[in-house]
Amino acid sequence: MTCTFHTALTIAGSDPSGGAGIQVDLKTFAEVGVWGMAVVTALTAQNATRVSGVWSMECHVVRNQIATLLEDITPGAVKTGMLSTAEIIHTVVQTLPETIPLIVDPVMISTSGHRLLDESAIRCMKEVLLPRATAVTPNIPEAEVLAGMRIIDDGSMIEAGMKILDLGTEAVVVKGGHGTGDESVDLLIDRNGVTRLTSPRMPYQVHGSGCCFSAAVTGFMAQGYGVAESCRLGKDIVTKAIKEAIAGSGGMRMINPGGVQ
Ligand SMILES: Cc1ncc(CO)c(N)n1
Repeated sequence: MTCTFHTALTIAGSDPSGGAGIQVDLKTFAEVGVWGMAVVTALTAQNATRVSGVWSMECHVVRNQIATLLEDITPGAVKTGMLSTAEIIHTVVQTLPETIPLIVDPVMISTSGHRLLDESAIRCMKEVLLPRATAVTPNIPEAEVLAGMRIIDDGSMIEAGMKILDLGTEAVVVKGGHGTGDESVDLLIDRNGVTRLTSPRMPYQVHGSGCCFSAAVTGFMAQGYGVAESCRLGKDIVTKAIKEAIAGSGGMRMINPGGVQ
Protein backbone atom coordinates (compact mmCIF):
# COMPACT_ATOMS: atom_id res chain seq x y z
CA MET A 1 0.00 0.00 0.00
CA THR A 2 1.25 3.52 -0.76
CA CYS A 3 0.55 5.83 2.15
CA THR A 4 0.19 9.59 1.85
CA PHE A 5 1.14 9.89 5.52
CA HIS A 6 4.19 8.74 7.48
CA THR A 7 4.12 5.45 9.36
CA ALA A 8 6.12 4.15 12.34
CA LEU A 9 6.14 0.73 13.98
CA THR A 10 6.94 -0.28 17.54
CA ILE A 11 7.92 -3.87 18.36
CA ALA A 12 7.58 -4.01 22.13
CA GLY A 13 5.77 -5.23 25.21
CA SER A 14 2.36 -4.22 26.51
CA ASP A 15 1.95 -2.24 29.74
CA PRO A 16 -1.76 -2.34 30.60
CA SER A 17 -1.46 0.81 32.73
CA GLY A 18 -0.63 2.94 29.69
CA GLY A 19 2.53 4.14 31.41
CA ALA A 20 5.15 2.39 29.26
CA GLY A 21 5.56 -0.03 26.36
CA ILE A 22 3.45 -0.05 23.21
CA GLN A 23 0.74 2.05 24.84
CA VAL A 24 3.17 4.96 25.31
CA ASP A 25 4.79 4.38 21.92
CA LEU A 26 1.43 4.75 20.14
CA LYS A 27 0.56 7.93 22.05
CA THR A 28 4.00 9.33 21.18
CA PHE A 29 3.62 8.47 17.49
CA ALA A 30 0.31 10.36 17.50
CA GLU A 31 1.95 13.31 19.29
CA VAL A 32 4.63 13.64 16.56
CA GLY A 33 2.07 13.19 13.78
CA VAL A 34 2.77 9.74 12.36
CA TRP A 35 0.50 6.72 11.90
CA GLY A 36 1.40 4.35 14.73
CA MET A 37 1.55 0.57 14.42
CA ALA A 38 2.47 -2.01 17.06
CA VAL A 39 3.71 -5.60 17.13
CA VAL A 40 3.47 -7.19 20.59
CA THR A 41 6.45 -9.22 21.87
CA ALA A 42 5.23 -9.80 25.42
CA LEU A 43 2.30 -9.15 27.69
CA THR A 44 3.08 -7.83 31.12
CA ALA A 45 0.93 -7.32 34.18
CA GLN A 46 2.20 -4.09 35.72
CA ASN A 47 1.40 -0.66 37.06
CA ALA A 48 3.58 2.28 38.00
CA THR A 49 4.82 0.54 41.15
CA ARG A 50 5.48 -3.06 40.09
CA VAL A 51 5.55 -5.74 37.41
CA SER A 52 3.70 -8.87 38.58
CA GLY A 53 3.99 -11.02 35.46
CA VAL A 54 5.59 -11.33 32.01
CA TRP A 55 4.35 -13.62 29.23
CA SER A 56 6.59 -13.61 26.14
CA MET A 57 5.02 -14.34 22.78
CA GLU A 58 6.18 -17.43 20.91
CA CYS A 59 8.53 -16.53 18.05
CA HIS A 60 6.13 -17.54 15.30
CA VAL A 61 3.55 -15.14 16.77
CA VAL A 62 6.04 -12.25 16.58
CA ARG A 63 7.17 -13.31 13.08
CA ASN A 64 3.60 -13.53 11.80
CA GLN A 65 2.65 -10.11 13.13
CA ILE A 66 5.64 -8.46 11.44
CA ALA A 67 5.48 -10.40 8.15
CA THR A 68 1.74 -9.86 7.66
CA LEU A 69 2.07 -6.15 8.38
CA LEU A 70 4.98 -5.83 5.93
CA GLU A 71 2.95 -7.47 3.13
CA ASP A 72 0.82 -4.36 3.15
CA ILE A 73 2.76 -1.46 4.70
CA THR A 74 6.47 -0.68 4.92
CA PRO A 75 6.95 1.52 8.00
CA GLY A 76 9.12 4.61 7.57
CA ALA A 77 11.00 3.66 10.74
CA VAL A 78 10.81 0.97 13.43
CA LYS A 79 11.65 0.94 17.12
CA THR A 80 12.15 -2.00 19.43
CA GLY A 81 11.38 -1.85 23.13
CA MET A 82 11.01 -4.90 25.39
CA LEU A 83 12.16 -7.97 23.43
CA SER A 84 12.42 -10.32 26.47
CA THR A 85 14.31 -13.31 24.97
CA ALA A 86 17.23 -14.10 22.63
CA GLU A 87 14.82 -16.01 20.36
CA ILE A 88 12.59 -12.95 19.95
CA ILE A 89 15.63 -10.77 19.16
CA HIS A 90 16.70 -13.24 16.43
CA THR A 91 13.18 -13.35 15.02
CA VAL A 92 12.91 -9.56 14.81
CA VAL A 93 16.29 -9.17 13.10
CA GLN A 94 15.52 -11.96 10.62
CA THR A 95 12.05 -10.65 9.74
CA LEU A 96 12.70 -6.91 9.38
CA PRO A 97 14.19 -5.77 6.05
CA GLU A 98 17.60 -4.13 6.54
CA THR A 99 16.53 -1.03 4.60
CA ILE A 100 14.14 0.19 7.33
CA PRO A 101 15.74 2.51 9.93
CA LEU A 102 15.73 0.79 13.34
CA ILE A 103 15.88 2.53 16.71
CA VAL A 104 16.72 0.15 19.55
CA ASP A 105 15.66 1.02 23.09
CA PRO A 106 17.64 -1.68 24.93
CA VAL A 107 15.02 -2.29 27.62
CA MET A 108 16.42 -4.51 30.39
CA ILE A 109 14.81 -3.62 33.70
CA SER A 110 11.63 -1.62 34.43
CA THR A 111 11.93 1.62 36.38
CA SER A 112 10.19 -0.29 39.19
CA GLY A 113 13.08 -2.83 39.20
CA HIS A 114 11.71 -5.88 37.35
CA ARG A 115 13.82 -7.76 34.77
CA LEU A 116 12.26 -7.43 31.28
CA LEU A 117 15.07 -9.07 29.25
CA ASP A 118 16.57 -12.50 29.97
CA GLU A 119 20.15 -12.28 31.27
CA SER A 120 21.15 -14.67 28.46
CA ALA A 121 19.66 -12.34 25.81
CA ILE A 122 22.10 -9.52 26.52
CA ARG A 123 24.86 -11.13 24.41
CA CYS A 124 22.39 -11.58 21.57
CA MET A 125 21.36 -7.94 21.84
CA LYS A 126 25.02 -6.87 21.52
CA GLU A 127 25.96 -9.28 18.74
CA VAL A 128 22.81 -9.48 16.63
CA LEU A 129 20.57 -6.46 17.27
CA LEU A 130 22.94 -3.54 17.80
CA PRO A 131 24.93 -4.10 14.56
CA ARG A 132 21.58 -3.76 12.72
CA ALA A 133 20.51 -0.61 14.60
CA THR A 134 20.49 2.94 13.27
CA ALA A 135 20.49 4.28 16.82
CA VAL A 136 20.51 2.79 20.33
CA THR A 137 19.12 4.69 23.33
CA PRO A 138 20.40 3.20 26.63
CA ASN A 139 19.93 4.82 30.01
CA ILE A 140 22.98 4.78 32.31
CA PRO A 141 22.40 1.30 33.85
CA GLU A 142 21.77 -0.17 30.36
CA ALA A 143 24.85 1.57 28.92
CA GLU A 144 26.93 0.10 31.77
CA VAL A 145 25.76 -3.41 30.85
CA LEU A 146 26.24 -2.95 27.09
CA ALA A 147 29.68 -1.33 27.46
CA GLY A 148 30.81 -3.57 30.35
CA MET A 149 31.99 -0.65 32.51
CA ARG A 150 30.84 1.67 35.27
CA ILE A 151 29.65 5.20 34.44
CA ILE A 152 30.52 7.77 37.09
CA ASP A 153 30.85 11.04 35.16
CA ASP A 154 30.64 12.71 31.72
CA GLY A 155 33.94 11.16 30.64
CA SER A 156 32.90 7.58 31.41
CA MET A 157 29.48 8.24 29.83
CA ILE A 158 31.25 9.18 26.59
CA GLU A 159 33.63 6.22 26.86
CA ALA A 160 30.70 3.81 27.31
CA GLY A 161 28.88 5.41 24.37
CA MET A 162 31.96 4.93 22.16
CA LYS A 163 32.17 1.26 23.15
CA ILE A 164 28.50 0.77 22.26
CA LEU A 165 29.07 2.60 18.94
CA ASP A 166 31.80 0.06 18.21
CA LEU A 167 29.20 -2.72 18.39
CA GLY A 168 28.06 -1.51 14.96
CA THR A 169 25.23 1.02 15.36
CA GLU A 170 25.32 4.45 13.65
CA ALA A 171 24.49 6.48 16.75
CA VAL A 172 24.13 6.06 20.51
CA VAL A 173 22.21 8.27 22.89
CA VAL A 174 23.29 7.66 26.49
CA LYS A 175 20.44 9.15 28.53
CA GLY A 176 21.47 10.96 31.67
CA GLY A 177 18.11 10.92 33.43
CA HIS A 178 19.52 8.55 36.08
CA GLY A 179 22.35 11.00 36.88
CA THR A 180 22.38 14.02 39.18
CA GLY A 181 22.65 17.80 38.69
CA ASP A 182 20.25 20.57 37.66
CA GLU A 183 20.15 19.47 34.07
CA SER A 184 19.30 16.13 32.51
CA VAL A 185 22.03 15.71 29.90
CA ASP A 186 21.79 13.07 27.19
CA LEU A 187 24.89 12.47 25.08
CA LEU A 188 24.44 11.73 21.39
CA ILE A 189 27.52 9.93 20.13
CA ASP A 190 28.06 9.23 16.44
CA ARG A 191 30.87 9.28 13.86
CA ASN A 192 30.87 13.11 14.05
CA GLY A 193 31.59 13.15 17.79
CA VAL A 194 29.55 14.03 20.86
CA THR A 195 26.49 16.30 21.04
CA ARG A 196 24.89 17.30 24.36
CA LEU A 197 21.08 17.25 24.53
CA THR A 198 19.99 19.09 27.67
CA SER A 199 16.78 19.82 29.54
CA PRO A 200 15.99 21.03 33.07
CA ARG A 201 15.94 18.09 35.50
CA MET A 202 12.50 17.50 37.02
CA PRO A 203 12.47 16.52 40.74
CA TYR A 204 10.70 13.19 40.15
CA GLN A 205 11.13 9.88 38.31
CA VAL A 206 8.78 9.14 35.45
CA HIS A 207 7.60 5.67 34.39
CA GLY A 208 7.85 5.25 30.60
CA SER A 209 10.14 8.14 29.69
CA GLY A 210 12.61 5.90 27.81
CA CYS A 211 9.79 4.40 25.73
CA CYS A 212 8.55 7.90 24.88
CA PHE A 213 11.99 9.19 23.83
CA SER A 214 12.81 6.28 21.51
CA ALA A 215 9.30 6.38 19.99
CA ALA A 216 9.61 10.13 19.35
CA VAL A 217 13.01 9.64 17.66
CA THR A 218 11.45 6.86 15.53
CA GLY A 219 8.50 9.08 14.61
CA PHE A 220 10.81 11.85 13.40
CA MET A 221 12.98 9.38 11.44
CA ALA A 222 9.76 8.13 9.81
CA GLN A 223 9.14 11.69 8.64
CA GLY A 224 12.55 11.81 6.98
CA TYR A 225 14.65 13.67 9.56
CA GLY A 226 18.24 12.46 10.03
CA VAL A 227 19.31 10.60 13.17
CA ALA A 228 20.88 13.56 14.99
CA GLU A 229 17.98 15.93 14.26
CA SER A 230 15.46 13.23 15.27
CA CYS A 231 17.26 12.82 18.61
CA ARG A 232 17.20 16.58 19.22
CA LEU A 233 13.49 16.81 18.39
CA GLY A 234 12.82 13.64 20.41
CA LYS A 235 14.43 15.17 23.49
CA ASP A 236 11.99 18.11 23.27
CA ILE A 237 9.00 15.75 23.03
CA VAL A 238 10.04 13.65 26.05
CA THR A 239 10.88 16.77 28.09
CA LYS A 240 7.36 18.10 27.53
CA ALA A 241 5.82 14.69 28.34
CA ILE A 242 7.88 14.52 31.58
CA LYS A 243 6.71 18.04 32.58
CA GLU A 244 3.12 16.94 31.98
CA ALA A 245 3.56 13.53 33.66
CA ILE A 246 0.52 12.45 35.63
CA ALA A 247 0.46 10.96 39.11
CA GLY A 248 -0.49 7.28 39.10
CA SER A 249 -2.51 5.96 42.02
CA GLY A 250 0.19 5.63 44.67
CA GLY A 251 2.96 4.85 42.17
CA MET A 252 5.47 6.86 40.29
CA ARG A 253 4.34 9.53 37.85
CA MET A 254 3.60 8.31 34.34
CA ILE A 255 4.83 9.84 31.10
CA ASN A 256 2.13 11.84 29.31
CA PRO A 257 2.77 12.33 25.57
CA GLY A 258 -0.25 14.17 24.26
CA GLY A 259 -0.65 16.00 27.55
CA VAL A 260 -3.91 14.50 28.86
CA GLN A 261 -5.21 16.78 31.65
C1 LIG B 1 6.19 -3.28 28.46
C2 LIG B 1 7.26 -2.41 29.01
N1 LIG B 1 8.20 -1.94 28.19
C3 LIG B 1 9.18 -1.14 28.68
C4 LIG B 1 9.24 -0.81 30.00
C5 LIG B 1 10.36 0.06 30.51
O1 LIG B 1 10.00 0.97 31.44
C6 LIG B 1 8.21 -1.31 30.84
N2 LIG B 1 8.16 -1.02 32.16
N3 LIG B 1 7.24 -2.10 30.31
